[in-house]
Amino acid sequence: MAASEKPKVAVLGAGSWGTALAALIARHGHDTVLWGRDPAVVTAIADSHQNPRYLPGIALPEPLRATTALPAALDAADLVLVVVPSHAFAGILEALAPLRPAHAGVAWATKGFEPGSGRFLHEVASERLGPGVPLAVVTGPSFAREVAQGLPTALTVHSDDAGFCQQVADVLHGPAFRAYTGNDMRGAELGGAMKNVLAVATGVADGMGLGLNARAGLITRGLNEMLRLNIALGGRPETLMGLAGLGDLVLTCTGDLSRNRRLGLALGRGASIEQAVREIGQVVESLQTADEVMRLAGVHGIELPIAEGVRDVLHGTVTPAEGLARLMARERKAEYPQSLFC
Ligand SMILES: NC(=O)C1=CN([C@@H]2O[C@H](COP(=O)(O)OP(=O)(O)OC[C@H]3O[C@@H](n4cnc5c(N)ncnc54)[C@H](OP(=O)(O)O)[C@@H]3O)[C@@H](O)[C@H]2O)C=CC1
Ligand SMILES: O=C(CO)COP(=O)(O)O
Repeated sequence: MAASEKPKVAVLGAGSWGTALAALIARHGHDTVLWGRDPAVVTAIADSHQNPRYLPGIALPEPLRATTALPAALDAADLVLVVVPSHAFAGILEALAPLRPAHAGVAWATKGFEPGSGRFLHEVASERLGPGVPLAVVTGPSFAREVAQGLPTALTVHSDDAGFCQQVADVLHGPAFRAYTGNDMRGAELGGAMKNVLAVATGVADGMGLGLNARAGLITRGLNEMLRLNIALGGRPETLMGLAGLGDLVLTCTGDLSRNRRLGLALGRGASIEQAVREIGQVVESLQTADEVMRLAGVHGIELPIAEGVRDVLHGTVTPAEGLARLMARERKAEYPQSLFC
């Protein structure tokens, strides 16, 4: 690629977020190809510039290409952006590893941990790709539908490789999209994963009609849980006070476009998990992430009462009303028993 040329981008995952990001990048003038596994979705994107399954009614840019062939998607790519759900992340990394052009770095916009192990996705990526491959995580408050509609959005890109971080941010940054940068992959990934669990908690509270005070209390004490786990895992507190933490927490806990919040709303109103998940019809990351957050909390000996309540409600071992009673019965204590910032 000549220095003056725009990087060619391969986006892997043609769900709502992969499609929205591919459309954004194509609108910025990059040669962009979107890989998806469903031929019907790929054909609709290629032929009618729409993704009727995941972003109905939104016109996608005509130059955006789509394919079901992974080798074709990765051919001559300068940058790879993975946007599949966390349960599919390791498999996609495995598949792309032998096909990746040697100079192409790999970023992802997936939010979650590796299901079953609780490993960070950057740990999975570096294991599957081997040493020396530039890696970055893209995260922050961003509903796919709004990005696809061109509404203003701010996100953050974190990487240990400053040059790759800038490259990813350059590709995303544009007239309606601000891309910030940072170098705390742990904090950024933890924030994006854990806010999904906390969004279920506020959804449940709102579904039960507990009021606005309860919602604000849950968001704030949820942020406290994020900060405590983040410190134990080696992330930096300021990362969680920014777009990757507080920003995404507020969006997902209050915005009804959130699938995790909608799951909580349905449970709080008395629906069964099966019914709620079926009606949402898209990925709901908290179903995996709640277990992994509690696994990590156990390993590090940290109490996370809200996340624990969500985990137990999702497993059906407590009802929303019992979960609320458990939280309200907790011992009174100092808001910050010790400073989180030193
Ligand atoms: N939507 C949003 O607003 C945002 C989402 N994210 C994150 O992005 C990630 C992707 O979510 P999102 O796009 O919203 O999810 P969607 O439910 O909209 O789409 C999921 C996509 O992943 C595909 N997929 C599922 N399993 C596999 C697999 N094993 N191999 C390959 N592809 C697979 C699905 O294909 P198929 O249709 O064939 O099942 C579908 O294209 C999640 O981690 C989410 O938290 C982050 C920020 C915003
Ligand atoms: O991550 C998101 C917004 O930043 C999307 O949230 P949901 O997965 O809950 O829809």
